[in-house]
Amino acid sequence: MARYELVKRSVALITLTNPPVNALSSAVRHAIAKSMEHALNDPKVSAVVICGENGRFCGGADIREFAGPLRGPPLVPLLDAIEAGEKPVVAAIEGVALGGGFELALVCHYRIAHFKARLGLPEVTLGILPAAGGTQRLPRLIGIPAALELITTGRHISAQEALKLGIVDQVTEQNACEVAVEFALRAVAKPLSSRRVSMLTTPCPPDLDALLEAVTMQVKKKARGVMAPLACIQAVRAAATMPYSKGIKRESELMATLFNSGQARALQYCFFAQRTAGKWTLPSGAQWNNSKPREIRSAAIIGLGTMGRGIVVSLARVGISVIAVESEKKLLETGKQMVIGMLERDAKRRGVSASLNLLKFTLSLQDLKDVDLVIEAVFEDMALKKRVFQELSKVCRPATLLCTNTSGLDVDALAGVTDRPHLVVGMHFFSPAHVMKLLEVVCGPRSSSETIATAMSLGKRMGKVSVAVGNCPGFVGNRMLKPYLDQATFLLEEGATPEQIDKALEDFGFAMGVFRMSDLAGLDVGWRVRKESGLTGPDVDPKNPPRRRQGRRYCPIPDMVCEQGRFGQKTGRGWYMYDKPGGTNAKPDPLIQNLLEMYRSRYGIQPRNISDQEIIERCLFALANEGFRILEDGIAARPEDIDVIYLFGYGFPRHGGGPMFYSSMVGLERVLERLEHYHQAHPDVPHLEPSPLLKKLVACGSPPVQKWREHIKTMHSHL
Ligand SMILES: CCCCCCCCCCCCC[C@H](O)CC(=O)SCCNC(=O)CCNC(=O)[C@H](O)C(C)(C)COP(=O)(O)OP(=O)(O)OC[C@H]1O[C@@H](n2cnc3c(N)ncnc32)[C@H](O)[C@@H]1OP(=O)(O)O
Repeated sequence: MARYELVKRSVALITLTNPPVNALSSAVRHAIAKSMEHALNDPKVSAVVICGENGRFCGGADIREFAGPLRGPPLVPLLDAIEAGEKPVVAAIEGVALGGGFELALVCHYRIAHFKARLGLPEVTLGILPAAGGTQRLPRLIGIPAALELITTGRHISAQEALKLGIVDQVTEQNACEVAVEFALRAVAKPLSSRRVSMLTTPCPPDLDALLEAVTMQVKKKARGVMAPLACIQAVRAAATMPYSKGIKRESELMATLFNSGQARALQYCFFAQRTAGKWTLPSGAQWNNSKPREIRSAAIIGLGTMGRGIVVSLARVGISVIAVESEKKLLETGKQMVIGMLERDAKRRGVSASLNLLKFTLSLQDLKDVDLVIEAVFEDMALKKRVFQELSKVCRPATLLCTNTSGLDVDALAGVTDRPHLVVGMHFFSPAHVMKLLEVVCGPRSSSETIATAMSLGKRMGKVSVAVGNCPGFVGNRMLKPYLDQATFLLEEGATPEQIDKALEDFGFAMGVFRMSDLAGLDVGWRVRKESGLTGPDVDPKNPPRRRQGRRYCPIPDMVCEQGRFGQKTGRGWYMYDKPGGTNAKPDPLIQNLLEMYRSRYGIQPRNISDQEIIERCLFALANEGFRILEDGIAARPEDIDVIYLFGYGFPRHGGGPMFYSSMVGLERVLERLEHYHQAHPDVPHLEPSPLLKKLVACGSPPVQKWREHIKTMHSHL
């Protein structure tokens, strides 16, 4: 777990050896303690260098250990002892120095960083704080404002920025370990007291209270209801106002309030869920580590609407040649100008040159004959998409992969019109596609494992969090959205307002409430889907009871809103009113209030006071209930996949973990009981009827999320 060597006759080289990131597990801490003791006691040793194997200094504490009882030498006394030692210790930082890894570097008397290294204290993103002295040493080293920013955001910085801030002493393009050894030899005769960061006085700005107050406001606004950044601010205040010995106690008290919190558990779950999601697996046995993706050098995008443009940008900025196709000259020209503008802005922001030479714009599908992969992003209309796929089948070389960006249509029906159903897969991007991190890779029953592996790997290359899902209407994300949206509109009928429902969801932590989100996405999209599925429009049988369709409760209010030409932000009116078409400042609209009142009086509905608790329970438990059905149906392989989709695609708060983790945190028994309660009150809403899997899990004693898979194994999979 740590290798000890004597180099250059007098330098003890301690190499952390815990792949893949040299996390500070109990065994590593133990090995460091032993090695340091040896080095400090060996008269041959005049200096020490600490580095990490495989070009990675250290990724911090072993997060997996947080779930169990704490064992092994505690980090704080171990680090304090390194700093207090009488021989100079130099950190040789290659790769990463994060969290506890950065804190380890801070107790070394000198820090040498490789020019590609990244440093940071990302604990806040895991719902905790840097509790191995990080909140006390960093402010002493670089001052309160810079330390506050790094600790409350968890941002990683480059070696160059670390040098500017005074965190590292030297940045090198050579082997950092070798440079550190030479550095250590030169440091032998120098006094160490000024190099012990905990002994420094924190440079304190005169307006400390105002600064802390401003950062607190900022954090509260940005991360509503999230505890860790606020605790970080308090810990940094201690660094400014207390000696190290007291500050470190305060840091530890604050850590204790966070360590076992639901938020910390949720955020740490998210860290691992995100990594689990990439490890797709099919019932056939094909999976991420035994299926080789194809290399994609060239791609084509069909359709230069909002989605198509975002996809072109996502591909071009990772070096893939893209041919963009439109059906009309005017649309092509508009799309081209937009794409170029987007790429130029993106390149400027990243300080690179825009890869415009990779782009080609055309009106002819014939130009696609040699590309490796096509992504169709035309209008959401099955007949149109089928025509495109038939055409692609004729035009593209037999090995070209054909992908669809449909947000819910049958991928297998599209595969069926091609000459290569095994090379067809869904790549469901989220709007705006060059910004949103989520990609649902929709596996049809005939998609080959190589096709899926290629789509997943292309997603990763574009910087997306890719999740493999099965083929059913709406896939995972949009299928779950239906019961969630239904509950929101039923609550409107019963007496709530859009702003009340949105506030409850935003207070819960959603980036946007359901009505604000719908206004942003465009209300006409759902209206068209409802018309196509016979739920609304002139073809609906007038004998139908108005609030019942297809044998279940139906709320026609969204249709009434659309009938008034209110399609959301783009028309300046939707569930809210906006200053202008395209405006983003949502204000409650008295016309919607009137519409709701008239509607309720027309149907004799007595509005009632609805609590935030009811809003959250009905919306979120209906959402999760559909998630359980999705697991039963084998549309998602694991609850983690569903959660990742909701975290990255639908603004579910990370500190809630995602709908499935949230249910387990609330308690499956409680979720079951509340769903039963609401279903009894609304028997005509099948989405509120608890799913068999939920009942089964409760009957099995509500196992943790990571174990649910064991209870789903025998069920049929669509993946
Ligand atoms: C009342 C009770 C009171 C209790 C008080 C308790 C006090 C406890 C004392 C605590 C002392 C605090 C110490 C410290 O302040 C806390 C920390 O250090 S928390 C950890 C901070 N570090 C991070 O957040 C870094 C996380 N990792 C990353 O960001 C990335 O992994 C990376 C390092 C940038 C590398 O990225 P990639 O190359 O892309 O690789 P992956 O991300 O895919 O990771 C590969 C593999 O490694 C696993 N892994 C990564 N980091 C860790 C880690 N820190 N611990 C455990 N495992 C880690 C990752 O999951 C992958 O594994 P796989 O999924 O492939 O199995």
